[in-house]
Amino acid sequence: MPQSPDFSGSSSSREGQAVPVRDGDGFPVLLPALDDSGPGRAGADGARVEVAVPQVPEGFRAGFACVVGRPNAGKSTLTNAMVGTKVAITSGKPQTTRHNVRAVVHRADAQLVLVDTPGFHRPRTLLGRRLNDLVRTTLAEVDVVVFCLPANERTGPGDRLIARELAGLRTPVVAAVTKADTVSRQDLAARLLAVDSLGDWAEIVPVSARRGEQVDVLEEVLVSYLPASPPLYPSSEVTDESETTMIAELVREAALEGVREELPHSLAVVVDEVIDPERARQEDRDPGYLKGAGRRLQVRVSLVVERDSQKGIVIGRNGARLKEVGVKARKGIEELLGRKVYLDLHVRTARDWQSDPKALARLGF
Ligand SMILES: Nc1nc2c(ncn2[C@@H]2O[C@H](COP(=O)(O)OP(=O)(O)OP(=O)(O)O)[C@@H](O)[C@H]2O)c(=O)[nH]1
Repeated sequence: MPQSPDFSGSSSSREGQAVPVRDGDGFPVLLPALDDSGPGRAGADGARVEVAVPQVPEGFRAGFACVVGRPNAGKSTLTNAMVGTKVAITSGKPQTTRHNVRAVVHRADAQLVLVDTPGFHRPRTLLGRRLNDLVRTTLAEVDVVVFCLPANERTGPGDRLIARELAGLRTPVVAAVTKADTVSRQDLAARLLAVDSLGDWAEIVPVSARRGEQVDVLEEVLVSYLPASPPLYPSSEVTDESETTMIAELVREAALEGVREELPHSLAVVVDEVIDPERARQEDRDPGYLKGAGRRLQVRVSLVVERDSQKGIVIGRNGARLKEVGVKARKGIEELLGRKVYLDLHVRTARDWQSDPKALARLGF
């Protein structure tokens, strides 16, 4: 990989690469939390919606990566730069069975799922030790780890603590020397050597997320450590955040009409994805999966209630209420976006989501 022929000096061997936790079929255990194929699933027209299996290009890779590094190391900026406009997840963050998914990088040949982890800390309490155990578990389960070290700062105790932890992993670790734009070439070379001596990295890639330099190279390196696998998430697009919020509000309003008393605060609405089939076709991507949507914008929305009994209220007899909600909300959304929309509503239960911090985070609260 020609990311930094002058300086990298590290091996790109994949030996010792950890085998991530997979299910019986060898795929990462994955639970798209906002998918429900139960009785609450209906298209806006009340019809059951079939999911078409997308064609997977040969050689496609998909898997998980985790970005670590001490505070201020440039993790968020780097994540955002990699994801760029390719981010597919806004409010309705899906979840693997174990980890919070922060973002998904969609490429024609791969899908890189970036998962969140709390940072390592010097453990002072039992909680601190348990948190560190949690981080270790996450790092052992992903396919590749990205360790961010800023180019403009010396290696500090925080970096050494993380490096020691990473040394015990079988997962390949790619060291990203971040903020490369802040130093001269000479200083960058010195910093790369220092980082090289800090541990046994699979590769070292200098990168400037701010200038977008070498971000594609880093991405390429990370993808090379992912296993052959079909995509883990449908490719999709995001509308602008405020539009997504307005779509959710329109659906929520329609869903609460007439049943406000019964469902005062127990209804959360999440826009899972918005797919423009025309644009997807132009960009040679999977043009969505909703049969019957034609050229319409596909908007997939989850209505989340706290108890199964509330599901019935939202769906109504034979899905009649949900159909009304769909028709009404769709009209509003079409007005808002100025185009025809295929609205796909799902109703699901997230027990006591109001008092579960994780559920709240997933629902964007
Ligand atoms: N010049 C320059 N600055 C950068 C670059 N990447 C990040 N920064 C800056 O470095 C600071 C920290 O970046 P973050 O991405 O927030 O770092 P982080 O590791 O996510 O920080 P925590 O959330 O504290 O863990 C911010 O002020 C960024 O603007 C870069 O490539 N070049």
